[in-house]
Amino acid sequence: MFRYAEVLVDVANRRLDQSYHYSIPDYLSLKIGMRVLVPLQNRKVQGLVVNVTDDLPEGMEGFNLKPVLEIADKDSLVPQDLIELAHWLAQTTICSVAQSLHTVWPLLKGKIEEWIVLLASIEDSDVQTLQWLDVEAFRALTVLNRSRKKAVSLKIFLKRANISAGTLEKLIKQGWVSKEVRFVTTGEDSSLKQAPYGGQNNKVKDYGARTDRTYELTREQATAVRGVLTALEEGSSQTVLLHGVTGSGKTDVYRELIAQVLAQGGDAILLVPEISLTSQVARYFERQFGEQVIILHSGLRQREKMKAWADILSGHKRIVIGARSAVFAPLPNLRLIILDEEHDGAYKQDENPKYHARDVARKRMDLRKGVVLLGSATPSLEAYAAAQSGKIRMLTMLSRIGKSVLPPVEIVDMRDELRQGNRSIFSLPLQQKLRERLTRGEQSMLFLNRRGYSTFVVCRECGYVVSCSNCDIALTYHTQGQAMRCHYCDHKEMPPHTCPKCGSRYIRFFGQGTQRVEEELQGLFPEVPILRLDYDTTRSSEAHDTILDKFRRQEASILVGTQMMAKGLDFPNVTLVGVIAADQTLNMPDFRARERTFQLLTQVAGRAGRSNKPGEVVIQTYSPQDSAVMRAAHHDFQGFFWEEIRYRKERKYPPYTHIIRVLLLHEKEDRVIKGANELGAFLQQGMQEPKFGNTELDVLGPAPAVLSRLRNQWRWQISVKGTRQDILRAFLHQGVKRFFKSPTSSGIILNIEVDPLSS
Ligand SMILES: Nc1ncnc2c1ncn2[C@@H]1O[C@H](COP(=O)(O)OP(=O)(O)OP(=O)(O)O)[C@@H](O)[C@H]1O
Ligand SMILES: [Zn+2]
Ligand SMILES: [Zn+2]
Repeated sequence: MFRYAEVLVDVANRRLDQSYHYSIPDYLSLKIGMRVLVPLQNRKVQGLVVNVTDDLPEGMEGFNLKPVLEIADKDSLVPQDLIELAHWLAQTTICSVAQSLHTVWPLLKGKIEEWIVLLASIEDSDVQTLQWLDVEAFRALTVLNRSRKKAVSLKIFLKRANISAGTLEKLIKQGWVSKEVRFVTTGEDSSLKQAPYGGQNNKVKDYGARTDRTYELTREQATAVRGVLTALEEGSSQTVLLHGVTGSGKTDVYRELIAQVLAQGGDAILLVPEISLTSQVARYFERQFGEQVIILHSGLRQREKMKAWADILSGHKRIVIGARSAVFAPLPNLRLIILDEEHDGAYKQDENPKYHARDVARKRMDLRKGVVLLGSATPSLEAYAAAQSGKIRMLTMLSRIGKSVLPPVEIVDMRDELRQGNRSIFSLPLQQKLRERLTRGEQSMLFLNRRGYSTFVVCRECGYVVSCSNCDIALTYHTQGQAMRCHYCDHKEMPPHTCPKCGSRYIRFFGQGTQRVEEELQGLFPEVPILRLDYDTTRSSEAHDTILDKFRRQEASILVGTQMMAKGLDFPNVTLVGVIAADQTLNMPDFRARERTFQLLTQVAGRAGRSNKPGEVVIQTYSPQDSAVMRAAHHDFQGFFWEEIRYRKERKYPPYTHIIRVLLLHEKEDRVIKGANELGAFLQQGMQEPKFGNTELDVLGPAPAVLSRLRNQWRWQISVKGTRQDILRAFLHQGVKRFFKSPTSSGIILNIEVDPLSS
């Protein structure tokens, strides 16, 4: 029996978010991962046991510790490796351990309550005994007897039975009832709201899927499978990158691998970037693995989650398919975590803890000596660079399945269209190709990026985009103040009246919506059925699948959508893909804009011509010469990679540096600006210190954030760049600490993000 417990208390107050030591009374058999009730500053709070020891840490010997009061679980709730993971997560994402724990183990939300349980069976008790009770006590017992599990919380019991504390004591003493501590999960209320997608359950549904698989793996696929199996057999934790072009059959590589892992007694997680994709993928896997498959994502109700956790822990479910948060699934024999479309930004969580599923997967497999498989047709620069430098293994699949080939891509220069008098959203070549599809009875997809909520300034005649002279990032136009701003360094300029390059007066503030595209398209083809897939049309649960199923059944000829439709979809009758404006992604105020553009264009183009009918792609743009656009049009990932990696090196952007971004929020603009300036000054001063003086650090900003005002709060940001993450973190910690001691900081919310994916 251990003598001391380290307990992470679960309180909202961040200052108390830490672990405390308590003594363990003899009568409690405590284990790591159990929930307990402990005293803290004259309160009883709940917490999780994160460690048990015989000795106290140095400096604490001889302390007179308070004892743990109660245990809420019969056994460890949270496995030890997941507790370790939570600590790691808190440290690397700079957030509280409590917050991390809730992420790793989302069932902790709840409270410990005292409950009253009926011990005797009222039915069996003879009348004599019952008569002996007074009216008050008798009523109380009937209330308990009627409750379904013959138990209610103390609070409710006292209210419903309307009895005095004295009577309750009497009932306990006479052995009718007992008091016990229970953990009650909260969140049931929120379950009444509709979860975004398929939240009503996580069973795999059949939407009339395509015919069953009757094929063998191709040679490329088989080689890839063997490569990953070798990594698994080596028994050391490893990351493997599977670079396979769109339509090369990566899904079947995953399927085969999972079959092998299961056969060896292991469990697997398959992550897809968005919740909306889970049911499609799960459907495919359930055909082979049946009941062993379970879908997990944050949209599930608390009750569904609890059931899922129980099924996973008991070994009934061995394949977890889900979005980002499924990376924490507590599979007992986890051997393999697959991230499909690993380059996708959705793997990074926007809220605290701001983790990237790729990093979590790697850490989990480090702890378990398993394999992380990253799959993509357009790997992230980070992953591909790691593969190039030999840090991780890489497997490639260069050809599409069967006779299908990567579709030819035509780049249409929208400046020419203007010159020819075409002011429509659709270029003449695109209109022509759409018409061809309609006569042939084939389908088309039109893609528009909505991610770029910012407005950039472009010359419609020569395509010139105004960008920051310091940062080489497109300037963003703000209606407020009518100026253009850089979101990295806060360089400010008024938008030009004429193009600085060609003198044209066709200067335009860019930004279009899917709805407008749909309307104009309908005007062009009045009789043609069109579907739209974007945030607005998929807000209701299931709408996403419904739209895609309609399209699959060919009830519409054209699908207009945002990046939602860029990933993973496999429609054999789609032979034309049109990109309305590549510029939207290209000119996002973000150093990753080119990478995003390349990925998106390649992925979108990859939706065309996936079966025996050849496909075609049209990319409309004002920057036809841009290398990201041209490389995507030529399906040239390698060329793009080497060019981009050189650029990142020159400009000192990731993966050559790390960036930590601090977002400052306040309701009043002047307060947030003042705060940002002061934090900026503290950071600048910090750079003078000997300990940081000769390390390569850059403080960028303060500058207004891309979304300079959100939910009634003004947002400013400061970014710090540096080559070593540990130094960067220490540097920032010191600055933030000083900042919080200053009165300027009062009321300001800091939002810190390590290696943000977007600005
Ligand atoms: N060995 C095979 N023989 C015949 N068809 C196959 C084979 N493997 C996969 N397919 C089929 O090829 C199509 C493309 O496969 P899949 O969707 O897995 O590609 P992918 O590499 O994931 O593409 P993307 O990156 O675009 O999502 C699917 O319809 C799949 O059923
Ligand atoms: Zn111009
Ligand atoms: Zn700048």
